[in-house]
Amino acid sequence: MTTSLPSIAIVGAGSMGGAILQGLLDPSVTVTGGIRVTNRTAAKAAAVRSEGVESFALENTPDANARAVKGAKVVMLGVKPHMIPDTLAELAPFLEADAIVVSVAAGVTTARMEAIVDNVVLRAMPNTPAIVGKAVTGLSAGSRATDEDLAIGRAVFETVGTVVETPESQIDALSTISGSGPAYVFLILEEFSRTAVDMGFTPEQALTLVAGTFEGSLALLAASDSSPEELRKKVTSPKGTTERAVEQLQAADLKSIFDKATAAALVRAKELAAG
Ligand SMILES: NC(=O)C1=CN([C@@H]2O[C@H](COP(=O)(O)OP(=O)(O)OC[C@H]3O[C@@H](n4cnc5c(N)ncnc54)[C@H](OP(=O)(O)O)[C@@H]3O)[C@@H](O)[C@H]2O)C=CC1
Ligand SMILES: O=C(O)[C@@H]1CCC=N1
Repeated sequence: MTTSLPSIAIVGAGSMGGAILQGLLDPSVTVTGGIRVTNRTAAKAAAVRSEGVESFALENTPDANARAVKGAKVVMLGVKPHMIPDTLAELAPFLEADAIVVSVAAGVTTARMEAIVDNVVLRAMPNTPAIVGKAVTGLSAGSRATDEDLAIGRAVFETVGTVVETPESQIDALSTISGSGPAYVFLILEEFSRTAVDMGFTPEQALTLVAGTFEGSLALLAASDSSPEELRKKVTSPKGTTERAVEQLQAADLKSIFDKATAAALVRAKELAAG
């Protein structure tokens, strides 16, 4: 499948903005009018410069952000949440009237951004598997966005994976699941691997066992019509070994641990929204 996108500027092409940039550079994607990206430091700008990407650093091009957004139909904000209001205010005089502003920042609401610019604003919450084209991205429309604007936003994020459209009232919640989620997964991999090492496996063997088990289980889930619960039960032979292990895991009340973790992330999103 090929994707055609209009000109794009990424203001703040760090971990997340840089991952989306990788998606835009896929041979199946054509960006008419070019891609311009900015960062603060020259080192970061150099790291994301490639054929078809004009990459500016504020360090040596003070008007980099203004130059990047001129002529851009999509302006993605990839800076830290606390920087969004000032960055947007700085960009406001240079944005094209029909530019769609898409923020990936945690917490910062479209209402807050719409108070700074007259443009259409969208909010997106991708995750780092974008780097390998396997992101899950939440996407929400601001009050001025049409279905066509949302479709453009969707097309941008589909270059790096799957898009889930959601009302903005749900996007902070989505962030606590899939935005932060890769960190939870890696933490589980870390701790489970430490257990394998304590049982005598080398760190390399431990990671092969643990990561391979995750990968295989997810592939099995994708290939089957069964739910995670049904697949778990197929591993858990009555009176067998797994049953004993799962009893221990259930005693730790994993659900309540995930409830607490996501609730804490949600509180932080509200703090970021308040500025
Ligand atoms: N990391 C993640 O998993 C996710 C992050 N997000 C959101 O993405 C945003 C960025 O996070 P992340 O990518 O992790 O952070 P990074 O620090 O990796 O990226 C931020 C980038 O912004 C650049 N920058 C700083 N100031 C300016 C400026 N004034 N103009 C242009 N560029 C600037 C930085 O450049 P330099 O390094 O040269 O200073 C840096 O490359 C956040 O708002 C976060 O909420 C959303 C989903 C997931
Ligand atoms: O931790 C953060 O604030 C960002 C948003 C979701 C993932 N990383």
